[in-house]
Amino acid sequence: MKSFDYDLIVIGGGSGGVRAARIAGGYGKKVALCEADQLGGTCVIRGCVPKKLMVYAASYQKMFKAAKAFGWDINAEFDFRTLQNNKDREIKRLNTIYHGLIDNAGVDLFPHHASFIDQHTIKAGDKTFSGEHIIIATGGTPHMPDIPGIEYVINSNQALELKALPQSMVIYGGGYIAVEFAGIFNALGVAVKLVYRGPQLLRGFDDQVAQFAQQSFVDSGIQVITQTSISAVEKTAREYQCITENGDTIAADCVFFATGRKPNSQGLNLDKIDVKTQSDGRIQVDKKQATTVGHIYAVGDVSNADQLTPVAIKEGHLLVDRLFKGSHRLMEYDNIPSTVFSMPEIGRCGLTEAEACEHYSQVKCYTSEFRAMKFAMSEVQEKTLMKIVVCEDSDRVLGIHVVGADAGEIIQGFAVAMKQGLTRSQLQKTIGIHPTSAEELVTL
Ligand SMILES: Cc1cc2nc3c(=O)[nH]c(=O)nc-3n(C[C@H](O)[C@H](O)[C@H](O)COP(=O)(O)OP(=O)(O)OC[C@H]3O[C@@H](n4cnc5c(N)ncnc54)[C@H](O)[C@@H]3O)c2cc1C
Ligand SMILES: NC(=O)c1ccc[n+]([C@@H]2O[C@H](COP(=O)([O-])OP(=O)(O)OC[C@H]3O[C@@H](n4cnc5c(N)ncnc54)[C@H](O)[C@@H]3O)[C@@H](O)[C@H]2O)c1
Repeated sequence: MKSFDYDLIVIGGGSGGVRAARIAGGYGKKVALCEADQLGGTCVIRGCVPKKLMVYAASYQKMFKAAKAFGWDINAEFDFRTLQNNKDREIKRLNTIYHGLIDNAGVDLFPHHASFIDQHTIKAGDKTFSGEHIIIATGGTPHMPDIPGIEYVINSNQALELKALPQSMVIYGGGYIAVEFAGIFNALGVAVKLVYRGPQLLRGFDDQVAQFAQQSFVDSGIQVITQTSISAVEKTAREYQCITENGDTIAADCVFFATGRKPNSQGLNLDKIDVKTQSDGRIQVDKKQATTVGHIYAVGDVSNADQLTPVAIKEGHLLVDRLFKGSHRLMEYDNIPSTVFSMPEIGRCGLTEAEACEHYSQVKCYTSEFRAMKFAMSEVQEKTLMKIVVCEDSDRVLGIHVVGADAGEIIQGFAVAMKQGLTRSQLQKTIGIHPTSAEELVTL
């Protein structure tokens, strides 16, 4: 039998790659992990974690505003540098923890860009080594449209590393990153213009939810400009000017494009080893995460439509369990919950109303709009929306959607129930916790 230097080589030390490498190492396997940048990947270094720290920073603005009605007289000053310094320190701390996890699992770390020499051999820096199994977990990077002046535009990586807050910012895009950062910068005092090419932000979300959220963003002070495409960016002595398709200009001190992400499938020599990619660059995998070459696998954003950290982690973990522990469990993609950490947050699990109507004949929706008690006495006008999508025939809850404070925390618990086949009558049998916002979901 052919022998290899490693039982498993993992390319990419982000959410999926680190989980796969350290679990395989923990099973006593000989594992190599190649990481071109910093261990932790997008989520820890330039994604979920620094973003959420900024969301927390920004959320104080609303709380200070609401505090007045509760008797607090606060003269709050915000120092962006303190936030950025503390955030960077926290990311460094997490990066060190990731190194510890890898060391403790006995994984050999190669801190270099890796590429395939052949179907079993990897080159990382000046080292070449072979593996019986290889996992590609190289994630993705921001996609920037090829338009004149794109060199003046920042992406999410740079938005997280700003040294000072601009006075005004154009954010282009209508997805997760665009609305999250619009909320952050707006609350921190930047005049935000959120520009989107389509008619309605948050395409793919429930229509009612997306409309409600968009109105909330407008109410919070964000200028939302829809049906507008930016075709060029120009620099003047004082600012940047976004030129729209109609020839109008939208000016700001900073222009930030959040126009999606592209998979890191380039530069790996995949075409030379017969690993196939789709037209959008994503690596083609089957339900066992296998690529078109049986012993080479791909997990996470490089192969996935659901670009979420817990999805990458679960895919990596289940794959290693199948490879080295005799497990047969496959990744399940139904009822994956997610939350947009905009202001207010948007939590979702399951189907939108439109998706439900496509698949079921008897769909009924139960909704409630109210002002959370937290803000009731204050000048904060933010409203909450709760929506349940139900199949009338079976009584099954097909979707739950929440727009409002703590939507992510609320949806996580309901996602457990939805995974178990939650019905509306089970919701109705459940006693609420009063006074909370979440109790609305069991009284609708
Ligand atoms: C701004 C932002 C906010 C986000 N917020 C959330 C959130 O709140 N919740 C959530 O669930 N998801 C969020 N995401 C998405 C989440 O970060 C990704 O889904 C997740 O990180 C994907 O993990 P991964 O392992 O596939 O790839 P990554 O975490 O991207 O890791 C890939 C790693 O591979 C390395 N690499 C690439 N090519 C090579 C090579 N050839 N050789 C060696 N190393 C290589 C890269 O340097 C990187 O470290 C966010 C993303 C962004 C950009
Ligand atoms: N809270 C979270 O869980 C979270 C947060 C951030 C990102 N993410 C993940 O990362 C992924 C990437 O985030 P994103 O916001 O960059 O992508 P996205 O797909 O959510 O949104 C991209 C936006 O850019 C627009 N767009 C794409 N190409 C364009 C072009 N050429 N010109 C103009 N507009 C264009 C799209 O219409 C869309 O509105 C998300 O889909 C999500 O899976 C998750």
